[in-house]
Amino acid sequence: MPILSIKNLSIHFYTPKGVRKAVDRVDLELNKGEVIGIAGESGSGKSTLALGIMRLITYPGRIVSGEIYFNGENILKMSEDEFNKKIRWKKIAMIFQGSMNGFTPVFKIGDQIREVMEIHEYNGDYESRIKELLNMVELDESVANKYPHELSGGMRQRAFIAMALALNPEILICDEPTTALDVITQAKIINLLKKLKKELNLSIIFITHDLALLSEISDKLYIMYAGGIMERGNSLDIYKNPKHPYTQLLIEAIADINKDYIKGIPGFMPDLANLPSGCRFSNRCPFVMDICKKKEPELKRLEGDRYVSCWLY
Ligand SMILES: Nc1ncnc2c1ncn2[C@@H]1O[C@H](COP(=O)(O)OP(=O)(O)OP(=O)(O)O)[C@@H](O)[C@H]1O
Repeated sequence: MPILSIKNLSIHFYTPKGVRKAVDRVDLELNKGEVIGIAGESGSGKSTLALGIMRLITYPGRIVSGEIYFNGENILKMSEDEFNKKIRWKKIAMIFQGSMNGFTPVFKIGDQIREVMEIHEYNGDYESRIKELLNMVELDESVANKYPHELSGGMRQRAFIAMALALNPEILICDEPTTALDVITQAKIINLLKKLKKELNLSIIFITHDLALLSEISDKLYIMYAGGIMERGNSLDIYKNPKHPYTQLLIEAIADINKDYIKGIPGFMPDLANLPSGCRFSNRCPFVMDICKKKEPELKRLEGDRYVSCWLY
């Protein structure tokens, strides 16, 4: 049984300009000790999906349908109180975009980690746990007595990872955890997450628009576009042999960065409040056919664990 299983999840934002389908009928499975990468352009719904799993969608957004099972139990059926006591931070923790800047500047790192432990009723010795956490993320124990501004960006991100792990969660959701960091520091954070995955048998959902980065860490890949999953499967298989035209273009874009120029994907993502009636990628797809504009393709299984939503297959 997967540790996390999402079925037919839809999250909509009710805006004056219409209902934006930020997450549209998404299925996902995460197994124990596995890293899933979710990739897609900005605005494709990745963060909304992550916030949905943490039950942190706020007005004007709403989870309109679907189920999210943690170890077989539907967490969307729990009361807010029960979810907070049993799941949030204890079983599923999240590092947000820019979270390394999320420390309060006037409190020491150790005190901020302690506060999270207090709020979530950590059962054990706080001081030794904080030391253990700092060691785990390869920071010196003295960091507990430092203020956030005394640390580099990479160190702050490590400290935030330590805080996310304070209650020993089974799932860590990382939303663009390395975006603001230089490439070398990015690589070090990725190595740290790999180490933690192994040591703690942690399951990780790693969200980024950077496919090159994901190739370093993810076992499985989900390609998201305009709220929907276009392709999913084993990471290496997808890199070697992308099936969906959108995945192919995303992968070509990485190759082009190495050639010193960036080839974007021509065109724009459709308005999420006004998705096309057929395939959501049809207005940008180089292989578009008549049917693509009329009927939405299902996410179909091709072979093994490879699924593609495209009329070419
Ligand atoms: N608070 C909000 N109010 C209205 N619409 C929203 C809100 N938050 C998200 N959306 C809609 O959901 C879409 C998906 O946003 P989301 O942040 O999940 O994308 P993303 O793939 O994580 O992008 P990025 O990589 O830039 O963070 C947005 O394009 C927007 O249409």
